[in-house]
Amino acid sequence: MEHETLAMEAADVFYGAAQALHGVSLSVARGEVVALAGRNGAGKSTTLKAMSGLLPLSAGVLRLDGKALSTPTPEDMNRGGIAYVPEDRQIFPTLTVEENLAIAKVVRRGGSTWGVDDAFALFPRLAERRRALGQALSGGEKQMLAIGRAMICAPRFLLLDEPMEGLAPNIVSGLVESIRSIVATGVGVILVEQNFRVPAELASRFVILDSGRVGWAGDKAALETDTARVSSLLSGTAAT
Ligand SMILES: Nc1ncnc2c1ncn2[C@@H]1O[C@H](COP(=O)(O)OP(=O)(O)OP(=O)(O)O)[C@@H](O)[C@H]1O
Repeated sequence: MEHETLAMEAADVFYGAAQALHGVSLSVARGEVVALAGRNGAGKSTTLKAMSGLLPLSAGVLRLDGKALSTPTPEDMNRGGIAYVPEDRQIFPTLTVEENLAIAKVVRRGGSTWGVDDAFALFPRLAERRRALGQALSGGEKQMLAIGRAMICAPRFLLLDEPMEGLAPNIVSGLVESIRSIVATGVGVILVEQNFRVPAELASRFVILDSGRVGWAGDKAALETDTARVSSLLSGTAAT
């Protein structure tokens, strides 16, 4: 699975005339967790949206398993095994937990055997809440539902935008364990958070965006030795 990768190379991304990403490169292999951090507005969400086909690249290229994709759509990326869990989680408020999960079966990749019960096995709390409406869920339950729903699409790569944001510490540790078990099945994860506090438990590679550019990148050993540079790039984020 090592040759199975999702990569963005030297990407420029614009919103109208405003350039949000300047030559950003980022890649993830199956079974690997890459943490992406940076201050508010650094370009983290833009990077995930570009990697899931939701925003076009003005320059640079997306590659799946080494192969360049020209103007990929979100549907192409879904078919290629990329699942994106946005920061707002996009839970349908007036559908039940079970219905929110069942909807994902519509866009499930061919050959996937993942179903609603697998999402319940990954997150037993969701099984207890199966008849609750989306709008009645706690923040942690919504995040479990968003990840469980993404897993039904049988992703090879899971892009998570600030999944731990606003969650209580005991919920965060439960999510860390769930993400660990997802990764153990061979899924590659890009984990966006404002800092590396929680991602350090999961990731083996770390990237910091600074005003739309890669400001720093390194492995765990580099993260531990390059503390001054890392904390200056992350200063101003919550609880660095
Ligand atoms: N829809 C949009 N239209 C115009 N500019 C945008 C839009 N979305 C983001 N931007 C701008 O692009 C830049 C990168 O934003 P992005 O949301 O990717 O940052 P981020 O690192 O995810 O921040 P946060 O931690 O606040 O989620 C910012 O300058 C932001 O103002």
